[in-house]
Amino acid sequence: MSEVLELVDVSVVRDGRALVDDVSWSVKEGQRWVILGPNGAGKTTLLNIASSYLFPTTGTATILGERLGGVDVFELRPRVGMASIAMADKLPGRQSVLETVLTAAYGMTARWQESYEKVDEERALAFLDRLGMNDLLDRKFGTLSEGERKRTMIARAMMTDPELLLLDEPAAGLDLGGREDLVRRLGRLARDPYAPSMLMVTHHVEEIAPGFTHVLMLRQGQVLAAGPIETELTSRNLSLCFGLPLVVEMNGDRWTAQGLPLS
Ligand SMILES: Nc1ncnc2c1ncn2[C@@H]1O[C@H](COP(=O)(O)OP(=O)(O)OP(=O)(O)O)[C@@H](O)[C@H]1O
Repeated sequence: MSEVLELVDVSVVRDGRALVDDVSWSVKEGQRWVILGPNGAGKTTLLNIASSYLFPTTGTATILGERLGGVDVFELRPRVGMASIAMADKLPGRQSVLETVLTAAYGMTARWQESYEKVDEERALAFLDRLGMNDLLDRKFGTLSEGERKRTMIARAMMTDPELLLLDEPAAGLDLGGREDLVRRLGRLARDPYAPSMLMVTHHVEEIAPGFTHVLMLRQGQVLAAGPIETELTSRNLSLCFGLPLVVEMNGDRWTAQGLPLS
């Protein structure tokens, strides 16, 4: 199995503070990682490195075999799909859902030509169908609900046929039905052997879809635990990570966590 991401002694320092502190982490092809940690732990900063939008202050980051600093990032970026709120905010709200997904095939955020290749349109339609967006193809992106926006962003991230898919809090802001719908769709993607390797930042273990294989836990920019989900996602690790006593359990093929009552 080859590595899709390899960080060695990576730190990101801003204003004299390490946002990511001496992180070494290796993600192999086919793995699906969940990144957990409290607010400000450095999760998004790590995803920004994995997407080649941020360079480490020290240490080395190798993405899909290419070392950051020694590669043209404009060649690397189409190989990495990223779905995040920051990315969604860059997209024009007046564009249709179909155009929003289609433009990704051309490395654009906005429509710039009148006709697209038929094959690209078919791909966009197929991804939107997989994410349950069939009835909203002509809707303006800016008028979508939070859940619909998230599903459109995932379809968009898939358009370049990425080898690595990054999801930053895909279920944040969704209601219970929306979350469960997304978790089912992510579960289908995670279990698809042809789907790209995946890294997903989340705040809640309930949002981990079946099929995710590994977990990285961060605290204050440092790695607290990293490895197979079944051995590392323990009450002890989660309690250390969030700084209060927590009990994590598996219920069927889903995870739940709760704090112990105050004595
Ligand atoms: N450009 C910057 N300059 C200074 N500090 C920054 C910068 N970007 C992020 N930070 C700080 O770095 C820390 C890590 O931020 P990051 O967004 O990676 O955390 P996170 O784990 O994703 O948090 P959250 O769960 O709240 O989204 C935070 O304390 C944040 O305020």
